[in-house]
Amino acid sequence: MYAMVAPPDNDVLWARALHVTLNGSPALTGVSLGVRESEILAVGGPRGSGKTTLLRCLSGQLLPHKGEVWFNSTPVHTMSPLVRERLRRDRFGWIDPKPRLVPELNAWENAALGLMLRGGARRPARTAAHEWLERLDIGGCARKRPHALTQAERQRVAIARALACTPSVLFADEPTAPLHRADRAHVLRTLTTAARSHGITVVLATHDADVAGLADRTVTLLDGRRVHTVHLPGDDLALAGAGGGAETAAANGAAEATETSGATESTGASGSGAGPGDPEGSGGADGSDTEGRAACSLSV
Ligand SMILES: Nc1ncnc2c1ncn2[C@@H]1O[C@H](COP(=O)(O)OP(=O)(O)OP(=O)(O)O)[C@@H](O)[C@H]1O
Repeated sequence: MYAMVAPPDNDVLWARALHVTLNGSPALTGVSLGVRESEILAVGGPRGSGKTTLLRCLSGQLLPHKGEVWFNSTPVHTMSPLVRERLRRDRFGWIDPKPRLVPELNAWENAALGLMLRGGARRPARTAAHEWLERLDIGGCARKRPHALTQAERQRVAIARALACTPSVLFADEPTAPLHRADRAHVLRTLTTAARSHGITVVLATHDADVAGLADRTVTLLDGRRVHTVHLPGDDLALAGAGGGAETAAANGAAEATETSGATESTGASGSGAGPGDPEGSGGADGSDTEGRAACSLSV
């Protein structure tokens, strides 16, 4: 057992040694991670590797069985359910792989829902909803109900709803899954451009290398652990092998020095996970990062 140590100041989200078991099977086994303010972080990995579970833990939807999650230096894992709900409502946004809209409400009402749930007035919420629908190229659908929209249009409404709230952190779980390939790039560019211009931090689960290419950084999961990645042009994210050695890039600075814009990231608990005050060393928890620099030097 270790004492709680507050995370580094420049991390808006910080998780240490997350362990989650679902129906008796391990879904996350010692994942540590830091997400910086206004960063777009892609979480890659094959199906079933733990991406959704990690996003659910980071967003306070799911409490880890072991480990810590901090938002802006406040522990989320020890919050009461009510406080966590408020945090999710007021500061976080969420986009599912499949759009979940209220069937009785039209597109703009759905897009305005988050703002109104936060207590916003109807008129400004409607204006913001219309603006976001326009930006996502579905302004003409504003008065249609979900049943009259295509799946791609519904997903754009769900994205508009998430962005309209300008959350501190937007969690997007395979947000372009229901879209055609050509549509994906456009929607993602809109999403990432909007996030950058509004200073929204984005944590984006994906197994699509094109999607990851729009991010500032990618971390990759395999079987509930973080692994080294190599990014080859035209390839999906290639796994360069699970980390298994001792942590060497323990300090934040050391880990950050290995990263380049848009490149895949070194692994393990590094990121911001093993600050100087971390008695366990997040890498120790998941037995990871040994070759941050090597991993990055393999990136192109
Ligand atoms: N509700 C659940 N009950 C039992 N096991 C679950 C549940 N949800 C996820 N799992 C298991 O936990 C592991 C991680 O799943 P998770 O959905 O987080 O992975 P993922 O990387 O998001 O996959 P995908 O790309 O398919 O969404 C998998 O082995 C999965 O089968």
